[in-house]
Amino acid sequence: EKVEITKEQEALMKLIVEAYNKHQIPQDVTKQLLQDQYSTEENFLLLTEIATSQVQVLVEFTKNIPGFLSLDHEDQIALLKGSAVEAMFLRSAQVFSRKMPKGHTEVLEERIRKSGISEEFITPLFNFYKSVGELHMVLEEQALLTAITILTPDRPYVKDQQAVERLQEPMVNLLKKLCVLQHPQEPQYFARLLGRLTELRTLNHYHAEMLTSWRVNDHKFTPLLCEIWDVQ
Ligand SMILES: CC(C)c1onc(-c2c(Cl)cccc2Cl)c1COc1ccc(-c2ccc3[nH]c(C(=O)O)cc3c2)cc1
Repeated sequence: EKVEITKEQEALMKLIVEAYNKHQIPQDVTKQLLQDQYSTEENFLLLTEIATSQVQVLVEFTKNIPGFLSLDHEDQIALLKGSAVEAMFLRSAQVFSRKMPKGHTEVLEERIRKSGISEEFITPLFNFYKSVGELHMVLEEQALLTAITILTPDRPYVKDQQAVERLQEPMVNLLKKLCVLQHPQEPQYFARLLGRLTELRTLNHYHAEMLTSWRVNDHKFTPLLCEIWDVQ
């Protein structure tokens, strides 16, 4: 039967995309990617600055997700802490697939490869970027997938999981419809998108190891990253 986006789904879509577009990392931060120092130290410091800016952007985006601010406050924090790394993997992956400003993609790759991350994490990291790139997600799909990732009910320490499910479910239903409408020739496209969310979970594990290896080499993070990642 014909797939139809309802008026209220249209309104939800508009809110999520507006929030996603409104909250971008400031140009003066990402432009630093093009500066010429490429030492491991310089790369780590720059990525730390971008990640810190990305967390701030993420918090603002999350606050604009309909219903999020009416969740239990401790659950709001638990959702943000539990999804920050995955949301940043998604966002940085979109840089690689959406061909950001001229040259940013290449230098971002270069800086990530040479920032003190051990080889064993570089491979799964760039495999993920490649698999996201191959999906050629449209902006609406990227925004919805990020909101769905944030609204994952079974994050650690979430008390009222049902309340989170009630917010996530309409987003998942909307994304499913969008996929059918945007990729009619590919019925399994929606399943492939959700498959990325599973891959994201495994990257959480790798990231925890990355943080430990950076710390043993005495790499400093910003207070915001320490708080959201429970380090130092
Ligand atoms: C603290 C730092 C070193 C860090 O630790 N883990 C990661 C880390 C790593 Cl490598 C990989 C994945 C996730 C994390 Cl969370 C990082 C660096 O994290 C980010 C790197 C880049 C971006 C990002 C997001 C949007 C962007 N737009 C543009 C643009 O040019 O417009 C550039 C850009 C960069 C976000 C997080």
